[in-house]
Amino acid sequence: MSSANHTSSVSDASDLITASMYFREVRAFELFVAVAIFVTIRSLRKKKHRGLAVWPVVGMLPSLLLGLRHDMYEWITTVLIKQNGTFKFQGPAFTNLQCVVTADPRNLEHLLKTNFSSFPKGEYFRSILRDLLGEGIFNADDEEWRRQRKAASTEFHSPAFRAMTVDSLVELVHARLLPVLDESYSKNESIDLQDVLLRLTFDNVCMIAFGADPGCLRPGLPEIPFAKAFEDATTATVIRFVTPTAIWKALRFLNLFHERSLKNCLTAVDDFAYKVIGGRKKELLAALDASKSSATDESIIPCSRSDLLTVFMGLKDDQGSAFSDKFLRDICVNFILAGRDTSSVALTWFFWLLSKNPSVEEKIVKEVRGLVKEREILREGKVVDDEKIIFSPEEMKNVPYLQAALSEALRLYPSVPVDHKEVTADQVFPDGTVLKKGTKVIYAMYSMGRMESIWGEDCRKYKPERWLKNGRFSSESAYKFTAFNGGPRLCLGKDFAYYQMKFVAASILYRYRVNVVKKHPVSPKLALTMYMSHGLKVTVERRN
Ligand code: HEM
Repeated sequence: MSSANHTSSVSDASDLITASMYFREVRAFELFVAVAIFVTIRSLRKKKHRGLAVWPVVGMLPSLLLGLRHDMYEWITTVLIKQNGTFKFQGPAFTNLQCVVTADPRNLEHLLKTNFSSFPKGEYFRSILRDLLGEGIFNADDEEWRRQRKAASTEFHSPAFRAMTVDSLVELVHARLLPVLDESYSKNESIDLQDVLLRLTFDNVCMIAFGADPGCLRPGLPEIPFAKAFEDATTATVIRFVTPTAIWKALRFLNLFHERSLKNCLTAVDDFAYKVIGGRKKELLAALDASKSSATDESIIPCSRSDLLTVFMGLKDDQGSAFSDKFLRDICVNFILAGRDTSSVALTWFFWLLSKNPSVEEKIVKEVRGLVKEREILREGKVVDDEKIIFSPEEMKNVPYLQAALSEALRLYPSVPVDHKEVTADQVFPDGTVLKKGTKVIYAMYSMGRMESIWGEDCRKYKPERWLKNGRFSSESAYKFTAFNGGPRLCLGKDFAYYQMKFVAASILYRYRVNVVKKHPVSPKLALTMYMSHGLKVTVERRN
């Protein structure tokens, strides 16, 4: 009995333990279910408020990843439209992905102009780009930026500089671009127009910055080590934006993965830059010696270059000393980054849009032919030889429809699709969004071109006419049409870029019809600049 009792009490005890474990498990399970329901409701409620679900730990990352699977820019646009132009993105707790995204022109004016000094590029972004851009204009804030902006701005508006940019472009288009197109026409082969245009603008901006021509745009389209290193360095730098700071810094220290390739590419970029700087110094010294002895030797011509490198070599820093080689390298590399692919990708989207809108192309060709007719009238009916037609800068000021068609392409496909700032003091945007000190602000130029609230119901339509008033080009507020940025940091190369794009477009369209290869896939690439992911395969056809 006692043993039976004992057995029964042991079994009761074990039943009790099992029961208490069961209840603990059930409680744990219930608790888990309750927490899951709470999180889901919280997420859904936040989704209601912010347009995107906020998950524990990972924040809005799942929605972002879903967006990345398709078209990232369209995803941002959809969210912005739903949120009336601004939303707060909450990334995973352990990353730098917390920011405010806006496409509201009032906010743009606030951050680019009215409160410019409270919205610098900021240390977060500058530290990512420092290895590539150093302290150059693109990566500088405050006094350092102001000094470079002033010097470069004076240079950009000087007649010598303008003449040099015109000469270099004429040479590149007529001696290099048109022959490459002609070869493709004669061989009846397709070419990647984006690649050809990228080569053109890379050579052009190197001539402007370094006074040196890397020769990317040549028959056979060779691979140029400096251009390749520059391209790869930019790509490797972009990876830092999606890598937690501590990780990319550790990888840099250990010289691993993309940080190793970045280091190698930067070595190649620096080698090229310092070689040109060294060569130019020797050239300038020789010119100086020559000018001293020019009284006796008239055959020696003093150096009269007007590229940025030469100009900055002649300037002094705040202490009255010549700029260091590192600083000169930074200036040139920054200008190359600014001008190397912005105009070419804009032209690529422009030619693609023309292929979809033949009536626009017809109007441009008519306008450009009008310029040639005017020449014939001036020459009293004498026909001008097509091969010899080189459009002048004055003629390029007189093509409002072409200017409108290019602006419209930039409105829909801005070369810089998104840009960033960091807030230095607590702020409130005009739309009421509260910004805490240190908040990163992303402004989405791509989305701005697709907001009905800004451009009307036909905002997605390619319609150059929206830029014309009584046949004249009418520009838009820089806070509505933000392709060139606005305020004190408005693109320094804007006028040159328009001239360059008009000249290239007119020179091509006057001579060729550009046909996009059937079924060629077209989509934007996720990068700092709005490239087409697969380039733009075209065939060219000579016009009558
Ligand atoms: C279609 C062509 C172009 C577009 C759409 C464009 C757009 C822009 C944008 C959006 C910025 C602001 C970037 C930022 O601060 O983060 C910028 C700045 C700048 N751009 Fe352009 N750009 C173009 C062509 C050029 C060219 C050809 C050059 C020079 C040869 C150039 C030189 C610069 C410079 C130096 C800055 C820095 C200005 C500063 O920070 O004060 N750009 N550009």
